[in-house]
Amino acid sequence: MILRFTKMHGLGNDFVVLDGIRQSLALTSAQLRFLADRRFGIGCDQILLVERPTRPDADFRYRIFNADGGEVEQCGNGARCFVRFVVDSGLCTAREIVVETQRGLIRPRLEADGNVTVDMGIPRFAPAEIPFVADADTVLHTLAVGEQALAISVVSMGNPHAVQCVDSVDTAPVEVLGPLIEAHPRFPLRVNAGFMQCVDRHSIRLRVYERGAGETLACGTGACAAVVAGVRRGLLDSPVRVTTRGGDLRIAWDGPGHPVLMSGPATTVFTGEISLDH
Ligand SMILES: N[C@H](CCC[C@H](N)C(=O)O)C(=O)O
Repeated sequence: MILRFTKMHGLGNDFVVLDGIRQSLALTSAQLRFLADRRFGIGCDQILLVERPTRPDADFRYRIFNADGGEVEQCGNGARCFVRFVVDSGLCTAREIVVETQRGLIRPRLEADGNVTVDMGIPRFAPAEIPFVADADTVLHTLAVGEQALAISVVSMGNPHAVQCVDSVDTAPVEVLGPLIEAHPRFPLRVNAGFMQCVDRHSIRLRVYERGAGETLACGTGACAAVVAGVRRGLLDSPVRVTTRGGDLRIAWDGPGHPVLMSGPATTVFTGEISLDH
């Protein structure tokens, strides 16, 4: 089977984008891992699948698979690439679309300057909605990791995030703590681990060790979760510039019950074909 794909990225968080409308796709987890493999396949952090919607109030269905082959609920940088892909590939002419994800609808809009703004939906905090093992929703939770007691905030942007404040993202032990937090038993579906350095009330630096992908150059839902956590902790005021290793995102949030708005770039790198007959 020959598979057509488009390689894209959002601030260096890179994707293999597959048109599941004009080619019928039923990829196994092993095939997904092959596509994501940076030596034996194409290489990416996530695979994004464009499909027809299953609900009448959506224009498209958006499925996301981590490099480890697992399907997940949401991907912010991918959402920006999604709308650029469907517009550039002629799948739609509208520049603002409604997209069905595993956890509700998101609304990406392709701006005139080429940036993309996405209504990422309303963040959730109840432990059962993360999911996270805890008695109640509190702004901070204590997470025992090895000999350390980490102060974390938990946020769901559809996908789970554990965010902690650090003095410097440059010296934060992301490589050591990231995998331990990702696989912590209090997160039944694992978790994305965010390390946030507050620069001032309107800007942070952020690194994210992503569930199922490892540290990425940027994480869109991680940026949303970090800003929401910082606002809840009284450390940040919306809007916030989030500086990742891949570049800057603008995140705005008006508080509980309101959606998170994310703005940033979406880049197409190349298109190609690959054989799955191995
Ligand atoms: N690793 C994430 C999915 C991709 C999120 C990230 N790439 C983004 O831009 O939001 C998870 O397992 O929930």
